[in-house]
Amino acid sequence: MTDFSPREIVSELDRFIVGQADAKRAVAIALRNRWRRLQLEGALREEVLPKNILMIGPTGVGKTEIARRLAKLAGAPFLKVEATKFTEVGYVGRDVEQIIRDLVEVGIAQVREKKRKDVQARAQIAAEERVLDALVGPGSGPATRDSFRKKLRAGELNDKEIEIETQAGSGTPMFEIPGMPGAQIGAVSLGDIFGKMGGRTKTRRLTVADSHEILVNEEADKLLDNDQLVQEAIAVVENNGIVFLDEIDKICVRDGRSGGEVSREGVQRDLLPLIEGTTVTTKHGAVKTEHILFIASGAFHIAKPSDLLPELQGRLPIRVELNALSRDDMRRILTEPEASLIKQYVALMKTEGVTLEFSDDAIDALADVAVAVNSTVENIGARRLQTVMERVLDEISFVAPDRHGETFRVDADYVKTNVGDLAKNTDLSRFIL
Ligand SMILES: Nc1ncnc2c1ncn2[C@@H]1O[C@H](COP(=O)(O)OP(=O)(O)OP(=O)(O)O)[C@@H](O)[C@H]1O
Repeated sequence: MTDFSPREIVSELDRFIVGQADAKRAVAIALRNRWRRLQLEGALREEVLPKNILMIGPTGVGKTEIARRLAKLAGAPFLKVEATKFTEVGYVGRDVEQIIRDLVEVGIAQVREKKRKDVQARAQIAAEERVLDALVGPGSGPATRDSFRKKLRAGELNDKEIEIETQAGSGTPMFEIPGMPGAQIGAVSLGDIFGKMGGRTKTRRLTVADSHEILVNEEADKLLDNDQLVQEAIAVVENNGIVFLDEIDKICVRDGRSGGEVSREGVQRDLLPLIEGTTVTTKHGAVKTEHILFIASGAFHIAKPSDLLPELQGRLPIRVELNALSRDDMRRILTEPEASLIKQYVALMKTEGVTLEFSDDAIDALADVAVAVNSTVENIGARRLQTVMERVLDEISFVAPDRHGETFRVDADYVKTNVGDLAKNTDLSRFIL
């Protein structure tokens, strides 16, 4: 949990996302409210529920990105789900609870990752011993081991192949009994029992270098208390978890529903308890959902937020609108964010020893093409920049390995030559851009 103030949270988000000030502000307050709640004592703490957020805006303008970055900033378990997934044929009522089960898995992976770091030093030593066992045998004398250890640490044995026994992984089959979500619990705990009775291992041939991470992780896991880790993860999910529910507008009730599809209103009704607060059974234990933050999102081109079930509307009290992206936004998105597309391409080409430069008018031209294609073909927001960039840099990308040491300067003419005509031809750009 971060103790950043809303202002600091917004400025962190500014590093990655252009514009959308209202949405950033809303999520920043929501995050700070969680911190505030955790400062409270006793009963009052339980009473304070999160103010869930409804983000309204066209596709590709940063809705998911804001939520994802927020979660990262907060170190919170994060899950994105499309609400429409639950209208598919074959969907069984309580399947929405799978959202929470998946979120718990994310939480566990996150806590495990963090805890592995705490025991890293001890795990490194244990892993080293296992590599030495594989190299010179478990019974080898200390002098031999020491001399190999020196070489190992110096990286001289990196390419040497060794055979190691590793855990076969969590390949326990999961059975979901239709109509009885949670029924997979039985099958899984059997797997856990077998796991504890020695576990399945498999022998693998790997280079010393490739084995390193696997062995360190395995040794770290041995040092961790799994039950405690799971309890901690569940607490983190309950207090910090963030669920991003995309396409919520598509489960608004409209006429002319096709056969076989699960009623949209039904899905809203199923989602309601999760958002209002319920207890979901997972194979790791019960998880309370009332303090999980839900960020719902949709374009609401046809349906309106008022078409949602009133109870659901009430549970999404904070409404923020995200704006469609202007040409200037596109320009800024190309250059300003910390890992902007331009920075990514420049870095990628550098790995080939090629210097890639963009003139200012090239950035203008790229933004122009993106806006033009978005308006003629389909508005996919900032995602359009990716297809345009890929097309413009296609040739350079292809020849880069043969052009070590050279500099490529992309200017407006280069952009126009590579995508100009394409962008004017709606039929063609529908397929290519
Ligand atoms: N305002 C922005 N600033 C920087 N990058 C952006 C912005 N808007 C979109 N992007 C980039 O465009 C891509 C798509 O954005 P995002 O996933 O946030 O779309 P979205 O608004 O959630 O749309 P959808 O509802 O279709 O998922 C991401 O790679 C994101 O980084």
